[in-house]
Amino acid sequence: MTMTRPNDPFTSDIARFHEVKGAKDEPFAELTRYHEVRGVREMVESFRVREVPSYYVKPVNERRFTPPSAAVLSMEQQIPCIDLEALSGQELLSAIANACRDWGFFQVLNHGLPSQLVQNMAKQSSEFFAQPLEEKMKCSTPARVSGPVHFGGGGNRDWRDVLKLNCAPASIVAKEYWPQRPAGFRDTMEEYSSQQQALAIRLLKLISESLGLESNYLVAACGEPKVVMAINHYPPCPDPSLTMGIKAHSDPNTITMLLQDDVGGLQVFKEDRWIDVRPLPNALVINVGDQLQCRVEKIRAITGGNRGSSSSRQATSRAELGRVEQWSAVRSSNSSSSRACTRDAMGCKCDGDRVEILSNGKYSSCLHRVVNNNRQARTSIATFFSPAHACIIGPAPGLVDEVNPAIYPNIVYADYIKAFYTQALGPNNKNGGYLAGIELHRRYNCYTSSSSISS
Ligand SMILES: O=C(O)CCC(=O)C(=O)O
Ligand SMILES: [Fe+2]
Repeated sequence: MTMTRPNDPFTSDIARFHEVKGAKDEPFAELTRYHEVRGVREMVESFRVREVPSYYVKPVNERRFTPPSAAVLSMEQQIPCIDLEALSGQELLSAIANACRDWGFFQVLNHGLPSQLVQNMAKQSSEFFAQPLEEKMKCSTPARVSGPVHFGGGGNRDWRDVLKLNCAPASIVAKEYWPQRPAGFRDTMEEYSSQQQALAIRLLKLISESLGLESNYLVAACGEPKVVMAINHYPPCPDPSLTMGIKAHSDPNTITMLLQDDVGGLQVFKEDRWIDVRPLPNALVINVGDQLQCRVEKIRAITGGNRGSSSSRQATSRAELGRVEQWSAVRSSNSSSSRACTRDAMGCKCDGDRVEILSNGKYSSCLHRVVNNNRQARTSIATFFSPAHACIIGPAPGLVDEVNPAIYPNIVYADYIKAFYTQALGPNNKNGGYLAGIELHRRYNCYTSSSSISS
């Protein structure tokens, strides 16, 4: 097991905790608790951290500059930017269709959110994280991560703090725990969240139409949606080459809307390149969520199964074959080393196979990550719009015919999310780890990726 280095700021804390609890075999257990409860910013400030504690050092293949996960950084390419006022009718639908199909990511301008509201939201969000720990911890609820409000360090030992708030449906919202400071923040968040929900619905209608579906199709398919807001805060990091703000992932939900400040750090993966999503004034970043990425068809095509037979679906790459072989290894082995290997291959390196199931493979979600910097803190506000957990998600019947058979099975969204998060805990997770993913495979014959976000 990895040990803390002697100069880790946590070493004395750890020694003390061990004396008290005799937990000598779990050097990271208390660090995990510290990270979850207090977060990165508190650690950096109270221990005057000048180098990255080993707890936050990413495995080499997940670091920013390590191929293949680093691949080539592209300075020239940019995700599409769509002006919702300048375009209309078929022109707007085509722009949305191209962006969702080719990128899974785009920025929108003239999205209709009042600029004063957006500015207040951005300003008060960074002010929230600059407050003393006691103030931030008022937003902790007993159930922490699964609760309606959560403040703490981000998952996966990422160099990130987060304030997560359930925003809908009303039954999972606890406004009494929403921050009261800075002054006015609670009201701002309430207004911002309802404006974001309206925008999500507007975008889902446009996306439905761009698929040739009835305007309300995707909204109705999500049932009573679950909406979660995650305010991410990335403190400056002494050595960003060793850490990640958020490790590579794709979002598991339907659609995500992100407000980022002008610092930068978000990158999307396309054709073997990590591309910076450059902050644009007054823009929101939109990304298509996984909505499920069941690869049953490709697995069957590769392994000789016969359901679905379009030649394009059978044209699988060597890389995909490798992943399926690794997946088979997961199913046939309980050793943690083979699980770790599989997680890396499926969770961090694969591109081009993240497909939203409702669109029956027409639109793709996209791997993205956030890199840290050593100059200034970055704050971003993500709104995740998800189907109701009880929803059964499957390819839209309007997109399925003899030429385009359904390429994904129907699945209960709650099952997907459960597997998604238990997988995200990693190979050392004692509460199930990849077993949940295997269970999903057994029940639905599909697999999922791992990730790090709250939704
Ligand atoms: O902070 C960002 O730019 C992205 C955050 C993100 O990907 C997430 O919360 O899922
Ligand atoms: Fe994300």
